[in-house]
Amino acid sequence: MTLSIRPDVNSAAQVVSSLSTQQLPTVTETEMLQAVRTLLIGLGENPEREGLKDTPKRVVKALQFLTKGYHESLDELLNGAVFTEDANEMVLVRDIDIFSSCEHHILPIIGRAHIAYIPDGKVIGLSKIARICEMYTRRLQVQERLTLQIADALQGLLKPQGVAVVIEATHMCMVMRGVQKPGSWTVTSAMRGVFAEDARTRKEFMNLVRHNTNFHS
Ligand SMILES: Nc1nc2c(ncn2[C@@H]2O[C@H](COP(=O)(O)OP(=O)(O)OP(=O)(O)O)[C@@H](O)[C@H]2O)c(=O)[nH]1
Ligand SMILES: [Zn+2]
Repeated sequence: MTLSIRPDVNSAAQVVSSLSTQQLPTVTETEMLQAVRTLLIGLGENPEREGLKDTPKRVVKALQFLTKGYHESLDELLNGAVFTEDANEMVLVRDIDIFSSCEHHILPIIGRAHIAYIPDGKVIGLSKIARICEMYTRRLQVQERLTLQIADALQGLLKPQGVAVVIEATHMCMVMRGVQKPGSWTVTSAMRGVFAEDARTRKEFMNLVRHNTNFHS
């Protein structure tokens, strides 16, 4: 598809942002490689030198891996692992390592997620909680949206009594560049059902996840 310049927009970026995801042009692997090559030249590098010759290929492959969540679906990753169970106490999977990429700079967001739910007749395979987390982290994200998406996915799949998600993460765009604050951690939470309504349940969850936020602890 060729992008046509319309009178109401004045940049290619605006043209693209005015299209829905379905309408976006298809980009070939060769075009992606070329884009990285152009970037290298723009940065003052020689893409032909030995160390950089395969870099466009490596960068494209790495970025495809880091955004593979776009091609995954809840249905597939779940593989039917939702079970009927007469359980109604909190299930918490804490300290799930997360590696996402911020959508503003495509730089890493590194941290941990703590995910809890209180079942209402249905439980989910524990590994699937981490897999849901993985699917949404492997996309270009803002931490707030990532947190909400995980909570909403679990809420939708299990219709539990409640879901709680806390993510604590450090953003490389705030560490390696920009404001350069290596010690900063961003904490986001999403509470659904009883976790939103009942302060005692929320407190119990928070007590269970409270720990030293040092990533290397
Ligand atoms: N709310 C939110 N902001 C984020 C996240 N990741 C990165 N950001 C912020 O996105 C903002 C983008 O701001 P801009 O001023 O457009 O970009 P910038 O000039 O690179 O900003 P600086 O990082 O301040 O240098 C920055 O404040 C980032 O810290 C995130 O997960 N959530
Ligand atoms: Zn960023």
